[in-house]
Amino acid sequence: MHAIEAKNLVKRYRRKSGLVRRRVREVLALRGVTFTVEKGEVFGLLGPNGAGKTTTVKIISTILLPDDGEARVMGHDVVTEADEVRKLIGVSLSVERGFWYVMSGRENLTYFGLLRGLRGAELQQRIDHVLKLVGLDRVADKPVEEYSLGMKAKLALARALLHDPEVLILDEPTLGLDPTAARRVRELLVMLAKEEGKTIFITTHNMYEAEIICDRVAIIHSGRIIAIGTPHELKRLIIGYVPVVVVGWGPTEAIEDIVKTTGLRYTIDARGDRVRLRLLAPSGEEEKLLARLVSSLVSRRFHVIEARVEEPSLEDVFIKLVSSGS
Ligand SMILES: Nc1ncnc2c1ncn2[C@@H]1O[C@H](COP(=O)(O)OP(=O)(O)OP(=O)(O)O)[C@@H](O)[C@H]1O
Repeated sequence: MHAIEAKNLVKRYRRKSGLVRRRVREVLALRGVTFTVEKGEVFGLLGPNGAGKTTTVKIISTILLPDDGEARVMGHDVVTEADEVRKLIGVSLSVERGFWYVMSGRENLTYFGLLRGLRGAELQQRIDHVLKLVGLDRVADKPVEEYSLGMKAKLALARALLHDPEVLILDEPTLGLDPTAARRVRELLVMLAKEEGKTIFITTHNMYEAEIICDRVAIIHSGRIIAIGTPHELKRLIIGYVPVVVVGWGPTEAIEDIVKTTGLRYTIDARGDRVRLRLLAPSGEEEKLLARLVSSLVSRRFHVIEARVEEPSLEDVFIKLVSSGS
């Protein structure tokens, strides 16, 4: 039996628009999503904004009904056996929402524990255990409004763990955290899987995160799973290619014009006034290509700040599978 099994999940949203003439537009958020997660595994659903990650999480957490397909947690159907599924899962959809800010971490956990049906000594024991597990025992009596985002992320994990669920389902568990807090949360997740035997399903748009903590990763794009495997297996999809990166500022069109002539796969991200190009060069040609790119870009008044050859990562798998170029 799989810990989680999703088969051909389809989900449509209806979106209303127009003030005078009301129109209803349909968004196909999931177009037949299929995957399995094994017991004790850290499994990552990786994809860009709007790919369908949260929708998938909500369906397997029994929060949202699928329009088609089916999903099971520990063999129980998320639609027809939702109560059973809820006993088996600990869910966190946001690292900071849903807490009572004037109450302490401990009081919040007491409140959520009571809602879960835990009582008395058993509840106190569970609270002490999860606070220690996530490393919040020393600040447990401080009001949550005094917690950093990293501490709230740990409290969200503690809340999800209260009833000792077999499966943890976490939507973007490190979103917005600084690198140190994010690292601490990632270490916690790996510890929960390896030492406590939990099955952990996370969504992330952070390729680095998926690569370092997940046993297996599914890449989702426009509501479809486009690749699935261990990070190592996925990286085999880009054997023969080496990523080169150019960062700078100047007209994005200049980069686009030049890069298109190479016929290679690439992505261009513009953040603030900085532009970052990542391009998959055939191995052996990366240095020559990088030198050629830099000189063409400089001649088009693009100011190059950094240019380097990098180690292949899951980002390159993503570029290979969904980006422009050939
Ligand atoms: N309640 C809703 N009503 C209408 N459309 C929605 C709703 N929720 C999500 N969508 C749309 O469904 C698609 C998938 O959204 P979803 O939130 O599952 O993606 P995501 O991968 O979690 O993205 P993000 O990282 O931005 O949260 C997107 O096009 C989104 O705009």
